[in-house]
Amino acid sequence: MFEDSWDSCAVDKQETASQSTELDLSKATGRVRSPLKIERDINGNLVKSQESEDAGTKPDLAQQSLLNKLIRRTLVENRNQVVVLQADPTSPLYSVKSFEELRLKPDLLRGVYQMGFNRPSKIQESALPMMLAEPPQNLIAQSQSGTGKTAAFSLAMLSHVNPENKWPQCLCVAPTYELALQIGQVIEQMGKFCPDVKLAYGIRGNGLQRGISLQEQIVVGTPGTLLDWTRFKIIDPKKITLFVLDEADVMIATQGHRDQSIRIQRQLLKTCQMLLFSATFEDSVWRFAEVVVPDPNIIRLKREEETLNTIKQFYMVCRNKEEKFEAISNLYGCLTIAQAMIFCQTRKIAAWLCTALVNEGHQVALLSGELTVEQRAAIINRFKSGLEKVLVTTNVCSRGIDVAQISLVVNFDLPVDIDGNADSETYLHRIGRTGRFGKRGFAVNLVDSGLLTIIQEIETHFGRKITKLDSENLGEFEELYH
Ligand SMILES: Nc1ncnc2c1ncn2[C@@H]1O[C@H](COP(=O)(O)OP(=O)(O)OP(=O)(O)O)[C@@H](O)[C@H]1O
Repeated sequence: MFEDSWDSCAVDKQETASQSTELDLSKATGRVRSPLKIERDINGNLVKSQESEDAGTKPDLAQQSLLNKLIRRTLVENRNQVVVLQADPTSPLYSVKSFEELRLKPDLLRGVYQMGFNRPSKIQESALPMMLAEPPQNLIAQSQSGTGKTAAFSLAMLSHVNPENKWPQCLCVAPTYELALQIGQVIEQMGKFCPDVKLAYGIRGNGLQRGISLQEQIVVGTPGTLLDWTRFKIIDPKKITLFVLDEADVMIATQGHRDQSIRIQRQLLKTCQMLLFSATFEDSVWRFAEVVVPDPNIIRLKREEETLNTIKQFYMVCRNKEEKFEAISNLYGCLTIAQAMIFCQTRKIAAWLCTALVNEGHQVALLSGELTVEQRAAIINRFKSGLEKVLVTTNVCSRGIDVAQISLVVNFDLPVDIDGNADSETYLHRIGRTGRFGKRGFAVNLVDSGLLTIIQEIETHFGRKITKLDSENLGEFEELYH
């Protein structure tokens, strides 16, 4: 059933020549299109654009070619990147200690090494001793996207449980079905050599009868289901000794989740250890964290540390959605070198873009809120396993997705709040889908000409430059990248 609905979207399954072709986009997409003519004013802003048979493709092709080159180079460099960064004290991946020195149990060490982790990251090195301390300590922790927070608290849960006790001892709350599944998969991988530790998923559709107590020691789920499970005595909250709240910033952005999380937390004993993780800490997140986590240790970043150096950010000015579509179409070759995510502000735009790209002969997957959770999970799995290379999505189910191969994030629309101001937190989450664990990545923002102030707001918020991607300063980009 799901496959059917997918197939209507992914019309063209042909291998795109663009993966090996740098310049000729008409060949890459398998059809000849009339090029877009673009003229710019002295500041490089678009002043005119029209269909023309004879000229005008150069800027787009040059941009595409440059990004293409940079992404390819990046993929080669990424192979050694983690080792280099883990030896650089300024990197969030740096650590002084080894996993052995963090005193993980031998079975967990085996799991960690089998996952290919050689050394802990900064957040793992600093948070794990606090999370494993006796007597237990509470923790509120912030670290950049993709720097190993999930791995850190998964290790803490696996270290914490007593496998002989056949009841839930660790409760982990995540804001979405997809994230709960993803966290569970990490726990399963890491805990591979701890056969007596069992995991249950407290997510919609995982129906359990009232009064039947769980025997699994670790439960990961979403706030609504977990709250029901405590009410129906499927979980005894008084026996929970470690409570983890992941992606707190995303949690409180979802209606009802904040209150449900607090209602779960209030049923726990005062002695229960509380951990809260977030990539951003706006005042509202901070107030929530203080309610949920009493007397905490705190690990926090400075604002300018929140964005990763490894993600290069660009923007292009477009006059309307058709021009944005044209830009994406021209960038398609770059999108498919590795994998890419394209973020749209609404489901309607995401659906429009997906259809337009498919009509153009491109293969893309669409992930948006109206799909069932099972359909969403299936699409994410296809994307994670590389069966889909380009994912068009909205904000709704995209945060926290961990796919190492994403080299490019495109903001088809810049994220804005209901007042039309820049939504910097969402921006950070979106671009954090690339540049995972030291890999280099690119973010390209397609900016409506009337919304240039939003880009400036985001630049000011994080204190980072977002460079205009323009045919006139292509040389600068190459230098910039070194
Ligand atoms: N010590 C390590 N060595 C190598 N790879 C690691 C290490 N820790 C985590 N990773 C990998 O890095 C990627 C990102 O880690 P993780 O998902 O834990 O980050 P995160 O901080 O939770 O991200 P987000 O903020 O987006 O939720 C994952 O693919 C994970 O397997």
